[in-house]
Amino acid sequence: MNDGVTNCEVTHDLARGHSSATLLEASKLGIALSPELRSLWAGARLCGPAFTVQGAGGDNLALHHAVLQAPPGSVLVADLGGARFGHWGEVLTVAAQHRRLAGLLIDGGARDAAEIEALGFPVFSRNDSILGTRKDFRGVFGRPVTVGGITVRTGDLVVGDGDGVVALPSAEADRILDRADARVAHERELMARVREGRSTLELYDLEGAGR
Ligand SMILES: O=C([O-])CC(=O)C(=O)O
Ligand SMILES: [Mg+2]
Repeated sequence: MNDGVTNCEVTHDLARGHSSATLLEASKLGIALSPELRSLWAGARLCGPAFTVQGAGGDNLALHHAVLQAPPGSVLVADLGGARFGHWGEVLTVAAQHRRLAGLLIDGGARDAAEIEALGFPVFSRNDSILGTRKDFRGVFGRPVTVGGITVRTGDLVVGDGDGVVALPSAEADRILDRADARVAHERELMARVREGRSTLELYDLEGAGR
């Protein structure tokens, strides 16, 4: 029985639990997707290696195929041209969970937000829409796609949370994660000083900054 398989079973966070904002700052790269790509439901965390999908706006046959093509643990990263249609819903979510996929990032619309939240499956989309789709274009998989203005390749590490979404190039991921570890440790120190009454201007050496 695979019933009840959800993302909650994922115990190993490939991004070491770091937030999208920490990873962006640590990277010093242009890896932030457009802020218009948001979680379909509050509190979702998306984390995993990308499996890229080129679809066509208003047509979701590519996503039905992608669920079967993507390796377990991967995040579907789909370019649907930003189209405002319900390209993804509850049924595809159940199919993706059965295949143990980690989530969906779609430059386009999705629907069934309440049902997908109840299933605990992270979906980050440009918009939502109840409009149904054609089923004509079978899609192209594993080629670079553009989502939220950023090029994402299969294997890039995608992380999404309440602040936004970043895509770490696979060759840079370890370096960024190490820098994120150091950044979090440094900020813990800073916040301890702030709680003692020190100012952020002093701690960031900003007292002489600006005009
Ligand atoms: O129309 C579709 O193929 C998508 C959909 O509604 C679902 O996944 O529930
Ligand atoms: Mg449906």
